[in-house]
Amino acid sequence: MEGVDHLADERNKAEFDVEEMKIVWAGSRHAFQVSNRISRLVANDPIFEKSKRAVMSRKELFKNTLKKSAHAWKMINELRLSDEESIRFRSFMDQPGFVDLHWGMFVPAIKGQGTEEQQQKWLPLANNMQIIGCYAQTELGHGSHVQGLETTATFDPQTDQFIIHSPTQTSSKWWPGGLGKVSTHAVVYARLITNGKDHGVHGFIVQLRSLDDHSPLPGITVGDIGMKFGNGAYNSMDNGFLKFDHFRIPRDQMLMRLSKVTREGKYVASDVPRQLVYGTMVFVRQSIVSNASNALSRAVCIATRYSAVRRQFASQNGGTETQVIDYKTQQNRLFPLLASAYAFRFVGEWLKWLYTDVTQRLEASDFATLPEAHACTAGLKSMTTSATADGIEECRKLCGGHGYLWCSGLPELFAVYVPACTYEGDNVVLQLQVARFLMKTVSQLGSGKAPAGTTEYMGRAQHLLKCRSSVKKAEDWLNPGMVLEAFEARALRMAVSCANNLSKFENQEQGFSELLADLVEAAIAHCQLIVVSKFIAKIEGEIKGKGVKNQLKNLCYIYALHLLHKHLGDFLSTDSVTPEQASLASHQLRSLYSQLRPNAVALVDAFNYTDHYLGSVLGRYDGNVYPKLFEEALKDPLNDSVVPDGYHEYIRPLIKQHIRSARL
Ligand SMILES: CCCCCCCC/C=C\CCC/C=C/C(=O)SCCNC(=O)CCNC(=O)[C@H](O)C(C)(C)COP(=O)(O)OP(=O)(O)OC[C@H]1O[C@@H](n2cnc3c(N)ncnc32)[C@H](O)[C@@H]1OP(=O)(O)O
Ligand SMILES: Cc1cc2nc3c(=O)[nH]c(=O)nc-3n(C[C@H](O)[C@H](O)[C@H](O)COP(=O)(O)OP(=O)(O)OC[C@H]3O[C@@H](n4cnc5c(N)ncnc54)[C@H](O)[C@@H]3O)c2cc1C
Repeated sequence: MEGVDHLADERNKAEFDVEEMKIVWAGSRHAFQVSNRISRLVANDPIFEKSKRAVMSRKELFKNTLKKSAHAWKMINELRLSDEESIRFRSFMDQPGFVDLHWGMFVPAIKGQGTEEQQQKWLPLANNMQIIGCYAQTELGHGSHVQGLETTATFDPQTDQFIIHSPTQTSSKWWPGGLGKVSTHAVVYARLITNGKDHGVHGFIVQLRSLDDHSPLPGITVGDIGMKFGNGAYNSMDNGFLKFDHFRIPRDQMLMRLSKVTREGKYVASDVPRQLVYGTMVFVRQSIVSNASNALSRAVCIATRYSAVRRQFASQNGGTETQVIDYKTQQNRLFPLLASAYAFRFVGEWLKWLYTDVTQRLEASDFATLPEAHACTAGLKSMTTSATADGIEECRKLCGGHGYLWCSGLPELFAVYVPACTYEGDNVVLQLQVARFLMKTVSQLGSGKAPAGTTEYMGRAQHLLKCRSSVKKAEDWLNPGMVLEAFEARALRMAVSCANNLSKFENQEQGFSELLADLVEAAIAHCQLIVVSKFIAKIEGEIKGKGVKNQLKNLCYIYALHLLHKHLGDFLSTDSVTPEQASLASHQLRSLYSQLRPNAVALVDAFNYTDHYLGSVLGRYDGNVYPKLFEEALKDPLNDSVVPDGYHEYIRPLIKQHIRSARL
């Protein structure tokens, strides 16, 4: 029934102030107000309609993305939206496109790696979209191994230019978003060669296309790399290929904040770590963690509302059928995902703080916290995107058959989201960076250098290596100190075990290769500890609103205890908990599920998503699922006619043949 709230009973059960929880979720009252206003602005504009994406051809979809991006830019200017509002606007538009890379990587690369003069020249052009840029790093032959890139930038002192060249097929740039059909410029990563010497990979601003007619400049071959996973989905993005044939750019288009090439061709390295050339990736990895909570919360919102609407099997007394959300199996799969969405939100907030802090330190030439910032951004990007991709797929299954329908919103969400496990660094490759950092930290224990930040717990190795958990009853698992100690002991013991095994190898690099799988597991344990500890820090802080803190506590312990359950092998094999304590944790988890159950729908309402942004018939705010499923089905182009195209060519002859042979 139109206008009826089918989820009203669920909403009435809530034991907390949903409006206050919306503010906690958004991060502040101001952030909530911005999100709330901008999401409705986008939702009410027919240009941003998105339900037909799956049935569009690639060309239609791409043109539709251009149209939406142009309209968004017009609105952003007409309404004089701030940077914060513009970012929200693009995010609620919810259609991947070249603008993501322009604002998300091209502009940050110039800001992070360009000199003052370079910023003054290029940023106004980029900020006004008089030029459109992308981030061209990955090549056909190398993505993860950045130092293996083959594109060259050779300085020619006679003309004061760099010659950008793709010497092999594998050196072609391959994957950059926005490159295929739109970008006029790119930040291109290439090996810098001066006086015959290779100085490694550096960034260069390169114009690719004419600003008059958009044709590629002479010496440049560029195009789209073709269809990607899923119909619609990420195919709105023009990921591209790019080949250079001795293409010349002026010397001042090398991004020279970190190192310079003089007019004479002398390479001058500054005293900052060369890894800062990877700074844009660190920035984006940090954003991807916040983004994980958006994607997971969307899926969880859909699965939770639908699980409250959906009924299967009569209860024993033959009354109304059971809401599937009341099955303990459904809760055991769904509620940890709901808790994870909140957990990733809070760790994302903290990571943003860490990133801002390290950026300020770098500006003051303090590089001490750079390795930790790299390890945290890499590890948390990896951990949260893997969990989110798996979580979206689990939400699809939680919605049964209807979850597989495009209009559930889940297939498209999954198809768009899953490459996050690969882009900005393959998730395994990134965890290995964390593992290196951990091995280094363990090797320095006892050297007098106390570990700080997220490895501070390793400084308490003497205690953590031999302590026994003091959990005696199920409620002890609601004690933050006991939960943290179990996670710290597990993470430290796994790292130390890897370090001990490594020390048995004469050649450390060979040992590292042999132990890769164990090292990744140790890195994941460390990252999970970070997320748990940041969630605990959140619930220990000031939180306003009736019942809000209580809900967050439940979510925090569900998050921690479900991880304990999922990785029980780690906890038991490191003696961080006993089998009896693990069983008490499961008992506590069941009790927490029961406490969460009446609040489940309100907890997803707190995400404050519009039906437009959710894009799901199953996750509609009003829960009016069944009539709307019919409406959507009838909109399918196959239902434009009762008898399908092709009937006369392919169906009728078969049937006629059958009738003829039956008569014989
Ligand atoms: C407004 C924002 C919007 C954002 C919205 C988010 C959604 C975005 C949606 C879509 C966007 C998709 C766009 C995708 C773009 C891309 O994919 S761009 C390409 C990304 N490519 C990668 O991530 C490549 C991965 N590889 C690497 O990062 C590295 O090369 C490496 C694997 C880390 C290499 O390691 P290796 O040790 O071999 O390399 P070296 O160069 O020799 O480094 C040695 C030491 O340096 C340390 N290190 C490495 N990286 C960093 C870093 N980034 N910062 C600091 N330090 C670093 C490394 O640990 C070594 O340290 P050690 O000597 O002490 O051991
Ligand atoms: C949708 C999408 C958008 C992208 N956008 C951009 C962009 O805008 N700009 C850009 O420059 N790039 C972009 N990329 C490229 C992306 O950054 C790379 O694909 C990514 O970094 C992974 O590198 P790769 O493809 O070389 O994977 P590979 O490194 O070839 O990985 C293949 C397999 O090998 C494993 N592996 C690799 N090295 C190791 C190791 N040392 N130890 C153990 N296992 C290893 C990996 O775990 C993986 O299982 C994009 C990619 C995608 C999918």
